[in-house]
Amino acid sequence: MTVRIGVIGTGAIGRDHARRINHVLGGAKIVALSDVNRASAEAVKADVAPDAAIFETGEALIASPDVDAVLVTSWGATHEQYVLAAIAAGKPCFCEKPLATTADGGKRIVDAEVAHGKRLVQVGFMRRYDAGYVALKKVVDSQIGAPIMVHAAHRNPAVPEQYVTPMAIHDTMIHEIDVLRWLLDDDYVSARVLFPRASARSHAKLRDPQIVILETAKGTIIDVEIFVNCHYGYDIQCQVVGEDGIANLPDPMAIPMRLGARQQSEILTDWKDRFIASYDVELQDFIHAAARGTASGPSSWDGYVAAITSDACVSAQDAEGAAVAINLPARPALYN
Ligand SMILES: NC(=O)c1ccc[n+]([C@@H]2O[C@H](COP(=O)([O-])OP(=O)(O)OC[C@H]3O[C@@H](n4cnc5c(N)ncnc54)[C@H](O)[C@@H]3O)[C@@H](O)[C@H]2O)c1
Ligand SMILES: O[C@H]1[C@H](O)[C@@H](O)[C@H](O)[C@@H](O)[C@H]1O
Repeated sequence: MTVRIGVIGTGAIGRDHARRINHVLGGAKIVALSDVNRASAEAVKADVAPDAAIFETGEALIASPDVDAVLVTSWGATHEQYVLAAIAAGKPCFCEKPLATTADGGKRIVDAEVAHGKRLVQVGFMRRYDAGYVALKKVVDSQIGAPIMVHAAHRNPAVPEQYVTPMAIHDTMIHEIDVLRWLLDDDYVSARVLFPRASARSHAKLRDPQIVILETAKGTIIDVEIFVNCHYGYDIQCQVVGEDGIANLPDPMAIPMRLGARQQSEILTDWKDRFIASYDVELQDFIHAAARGTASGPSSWDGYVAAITSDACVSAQDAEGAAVAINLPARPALYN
């Protein structure tokens, strides 16, 4: 079966996912596109999806009988409405992070999917599919003993002018919020945020960098440095300290060079390149499940927990270092 996929939001990642579905992966085809900026959908049609129909609204695309499954890759604040419409139509839906920009929005999606009675949603937490994180998880699960601490860093070389302090949580650190919970098989109970001296590239609405300290139910303490104007490159670090040893996330492959009287190797600068292989794996997983009329991988529940945790972290940004509690509701059986 070829899964007929419609893409809502054809900007940077929507275009890239459409390309990989039509030109890299198997079992699916892009048949529909929609974007509030129609020119963007037209350009993606011209470049990577010549057979796709263009729809005026995301809702019309979801309702089309020619669309079997949906990719939601529009701006974060618009995800909830489209995911709810896809669930109402009973169609598998891949939603880029964040699933919803508020915990209430995440709950509405979980409630709708539970009422539907079958998983339909996969959230785009692609790091769970990254070979480095998968290998790290194997070691954490079996070799270094129970995790005690995690030291992580998420550094972007620069962010656009409209990027403001809370986005460091719900746009950027949301990846660590999900992947570290998965890596440790644990849940968070509190969050604290510490701000060092603001870097010179901060501005009135962006205080950068920041350190988020999460405590888990099993007592692991995690520190995540988020530095979105670090200037030197796109750099993701993760070190797990266990009872018996320490495990590090491997850096991406780079050729070590001796050049100009220096030892050096390249550091990536664009997030698109850092996890490029994992996007292929996550979407292939989505296609396989969609062909069976369902979804697997990171779930609405994971997206909802990430939204609850981000809300707590954003509150903690204004709490002058005090801990903000993270209280999770009971997990519905659908997600066990
Ligand atoms: N998993 C990842 O690593 C990753 C990476 C980048 C972006 N993202 C997420 O993907 C989403 C899109 O990010 P991007 O970088 O592609 O942004 P973008 O601005 O390049 O593209 C978003 C597109 O959505 C369109 N759009 C906005 N509102 C819409 C609506 N209501 N209906 C239809 N189209 C609409 C815009 O016109 C734009 O073309 C964001 O939620 C972002 O957080 C995830
Ligand atoms: O949308 C992007 C993307 O999710 C990247 O992985 C992250 O590093 C950026 O901070 C964020 O803006």
